[in-house]
Amino acid sequence: MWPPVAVELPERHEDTPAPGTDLPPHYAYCFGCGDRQEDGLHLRASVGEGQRIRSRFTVTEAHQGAPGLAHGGLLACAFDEALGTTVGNLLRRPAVTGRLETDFLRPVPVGTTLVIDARLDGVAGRKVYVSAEGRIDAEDGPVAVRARALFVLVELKHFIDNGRAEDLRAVAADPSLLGSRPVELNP
Ligand SMILES: CCCCCCCC(=O)SCCNC(=O)CCNC(=O)[C@H](O)C(C)(C)COP(=O)(O)OP(=O)(O)OC[C@H]1O[C@@H](n2cnc3c(N)ncnc32)[C@H](O)[C@@H]1OP(=O)(O)O
Repeated sequence: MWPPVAVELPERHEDTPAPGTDLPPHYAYCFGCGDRQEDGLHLRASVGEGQRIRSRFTVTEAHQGAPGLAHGGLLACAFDEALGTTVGNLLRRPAVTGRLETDFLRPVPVGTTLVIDARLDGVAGRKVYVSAEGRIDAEDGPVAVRARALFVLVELKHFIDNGRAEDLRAVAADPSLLGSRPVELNP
C-alpha cells in the first residue's frame, strides 16, 4: 500500500513557480544538482502540473558501475534528488530523506538521459510521501527505474547542528551557494 498511512494531499505552495519553469540547483555543491560538483549528477528540474516535478539526468562515463552502464547507487541518488526537490519546491519546507526504495527494471547505458517524473503523494504530520519513475530518453520512453520515498520535515536547526562548520561558514559568507529558492521557515 502506498502511501502506507492515511495522508493529506496539500495544495502546492503558492510561491511554487508556474508549470514549465526551470528550477535552480538548491545547493552549488550538492552531488545531485550542484554546478560546482564536476562529476556530480547535474540533475535539472522543472515544475510540472499539479503535484509533479520533472527532472532530467544524463548518465556520463563518471557514473558507470559496469562497463558502459550506470551504477545503481547513483541512479538511487538521482531519484533521491528528484524526490527531494519535489518535496522542497512544492512544500517549501526543509526535509530530509528518511527512507528510499528503488526498483531497477532496465539497465541504463552511459549517454542515456533519464526523464524522471516525481509526484507528491501525501503528507502525514512531518512525514512526506513521494514517488517517481524514470524513463529512458523521453517522457514516453521505457521505464527503467521506479522509486518511492519518505521524507521527514525538519527545522533549519537540523542542518546547522549537523553540518560541517566550514561548509556552513562558506554558505553564510556566500548565500548564493544555496540557490534562489526561498524556504519558508515558520509556515
Ligand atoms: C531540495 C532538497 C533536495 C535534497 C535531496 C537529497 C535529500 C537527502 O539526501 S537528505 C540526506 C539523507 N538523509 C538524512 O541524512 C536523514 C538522517 N536521519 C535523520 O536525521 C532522522 O532520522 C530524521 C530527521 C529522518 C528523523 O528523526 P526525528 O526528527 O527524530 O523524527 P522521528 O520521530 O524519528 O521520525 C518522524 C516520523 O518519521 C518516521 N520515520 C523516520 N524514519 C523512518 C524510516 N526510515 N522508515 C519509516 N518511517 C520513518 C518515524 O517513525 C516518525 O513517524 P511518526 O511521526 O508516525 O511517529
